[in-house]
Amino acid sequence: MTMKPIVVAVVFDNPLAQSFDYLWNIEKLGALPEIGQMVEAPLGRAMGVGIVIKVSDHSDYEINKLKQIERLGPLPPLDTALLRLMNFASQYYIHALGETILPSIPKMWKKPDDWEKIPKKLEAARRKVAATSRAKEGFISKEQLNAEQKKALLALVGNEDNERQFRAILLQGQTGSGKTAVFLNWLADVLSDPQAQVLILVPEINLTPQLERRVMAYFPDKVMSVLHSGVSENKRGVAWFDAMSGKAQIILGTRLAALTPIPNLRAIVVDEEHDPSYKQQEGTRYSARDLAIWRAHDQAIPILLASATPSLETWMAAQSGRYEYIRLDQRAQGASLPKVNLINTRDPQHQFSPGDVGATKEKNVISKTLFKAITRNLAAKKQCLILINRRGYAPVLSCTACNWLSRCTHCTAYMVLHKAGAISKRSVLSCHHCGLVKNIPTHCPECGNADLKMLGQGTQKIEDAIEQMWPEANILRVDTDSSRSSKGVEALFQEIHNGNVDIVVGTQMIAKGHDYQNIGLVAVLDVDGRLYSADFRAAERLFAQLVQVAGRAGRSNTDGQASGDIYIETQYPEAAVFQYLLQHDVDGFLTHTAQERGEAKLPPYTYQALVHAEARSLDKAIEFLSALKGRLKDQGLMAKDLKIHDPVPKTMMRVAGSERAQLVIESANRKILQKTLEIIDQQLRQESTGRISKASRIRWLIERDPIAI
Ligand SMILES: Nc1ncnc2c1ncn2[C@@H]1O[C@H](COP(=O)(O)OP(=O)(O)OP(=O)(O)O)[C@@H](O)[C@H]1O
Ligand SMILES: [Zn+2]
Repeated sequence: MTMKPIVVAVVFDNPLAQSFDYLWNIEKLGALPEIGQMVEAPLGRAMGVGIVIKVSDHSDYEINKLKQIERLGPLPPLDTALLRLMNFASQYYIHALGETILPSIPKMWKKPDDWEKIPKKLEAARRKVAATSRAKEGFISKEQLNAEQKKALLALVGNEDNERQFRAILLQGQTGSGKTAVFLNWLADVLSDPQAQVLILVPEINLTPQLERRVMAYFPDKVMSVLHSGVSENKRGVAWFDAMSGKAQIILGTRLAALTPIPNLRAIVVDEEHDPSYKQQEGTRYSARDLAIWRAHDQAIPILLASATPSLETWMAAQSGRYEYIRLDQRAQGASLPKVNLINTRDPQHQFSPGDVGATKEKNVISKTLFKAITRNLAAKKQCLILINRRGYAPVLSCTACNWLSRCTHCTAYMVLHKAGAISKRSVLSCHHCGLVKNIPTHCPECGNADLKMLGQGTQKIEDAIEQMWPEANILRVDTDSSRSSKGVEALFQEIHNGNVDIVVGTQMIAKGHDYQNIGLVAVLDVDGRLYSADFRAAERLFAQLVQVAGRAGRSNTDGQASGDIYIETQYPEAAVFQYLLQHDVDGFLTHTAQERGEAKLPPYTYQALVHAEARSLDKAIEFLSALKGRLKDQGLMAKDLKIHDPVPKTMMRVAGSERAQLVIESANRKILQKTLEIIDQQLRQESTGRISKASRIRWLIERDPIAI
């Protein structure tokens, strides 16, 4: 009797929808195959690292022509719950299974040449970890929680009935209301089971060190895995392995951590759940928050979504009772919310006149009203935070004679002027989209005129102006440029916390999550561009950001003083965003936004997807999408529940030399949308190599639930 062959199906990190069959030789490999096992196998002319997704005794191909699995990876198999999540992500986001799973595994595990060295690496990493200190930073015990927090905790903590059930809970709390203290106490309860593991997601790398320290203060004896792109490859490899092997009880990270294998997962927290950084913008374009919710549902565990400004989707789910709803309406340290001041920049009373105290030669960099407010705040020994969402000195250089503008030759964007010391030792023009850097021309490249003018303002220019206005003040600029050139962004934040800085000028990096204790004034400059943007989510985002940044002011109430101010310079103080902000009325703003979306039939009242097309020329990309739309129409797919818009150029039409268009597909019915996307994917794949069409060389991609249209 001949033995039946063992055939395994393996997926690799490539856009091919199908898997590959291999023979499994038990003698050679020394083990039985398991689903989720990492293997090395011949792929084309080279070797590839893949994951076994199926084990059987037959193949659709000729068995004796199948190649053999070469080697086993030094990892236990990925657990079945994780594989279910990967399968879901791959289907929902229309991305091949292999290119969904493999990028989520740290590189350290995907280099077969190094597989033998792995045990040594793990050992070395263990020796290092022991040395970290564990301060009691920000520990608030159950007993120290205020009444409102205690009530929230009580509502969160599971009972015998719902402990092993899916629960989605929105914790909506004012900035500084002590949400973190509530959810860490909740997790302490979950983690009293020494087997249990919990996952905490944060939107930004910058916020992890602070939360990391706070988590450590709560759980000094537990192993924590920190996973984000700022952690070195080897460290991340070890942390990921600790999560997978159940050793780490706390897994803390940014969106990529949502795909970590966590066999004993018992609870998930998504902090600042509204944050757009949870959406992955390349590869499998998943939303880490949405995947986390799916995962909680699949594993029958609770998930807590925390925010001061919940996303409309989450807020509506809580309003309708689909999610549990817990609120914190007071600030934890007794302070009230900062006062909102709108400065109408069209009103001359706010502007400097020549000869005014504080007037600089650069007119109107900031208004006179703001100048006075900052002066008062400095005199009161409080710190100021100035938010301007643009790094560099000036967003564009122009010629006063012929109107030449510093356009990037590869992108639909202007090259930004950076003064010396920002991204280079010299002053340069730089494109923030493709990275092109050029010398600053001394004469206009078009007409030769020597009188070139800088238009607009960025962080560097504000920093300059502030230095002139308050020569005695310590000023710190925080943006991606300054965080790269100094000791890293953590050191910059530490300077602020230590009180060594009087005025901070920064981009949105400074706006979020940080628990500063001595900010008396927050100023927001140049927001108007974001009020009337083509993106229907722009107002929602701006509102969330303003609430967040306002929330950095007046957090502690040690001196019994009023709790800080936020000043916003705008030409449109009457805009809804500002009017609701004036009242700190998050629910009012969301109600208003929900109504607008409902009327316009936009998400969350409908579901959207995009087909992206990228080509050498825009015409070709549009043509490709038009043909696709035509075909769908001919096939009778444009049912009454499905809307396929006409293809349009993207807002950023040209990036790094390619031109880009998109097709928006919409339906109020998720299933119909999903079905349609699957059909599109199948059809496009038939005529493509990977995701590049054979005939026209168009690169295409399907994106589900886009967050920018
Ligand atoms: N019960 C409490 N008593 C005293 N201080 C508290 C209490 N709870 C929280 N705090 C402190 O109040 C500050 C704000 O708390 P926390 O950071 O948890 O708020 P948050 O709601 O997460 O804030 P944000 O959304 O603004 O980031 C922290 O410094 C925290 O240590
Ligand atoms: Zn460019």
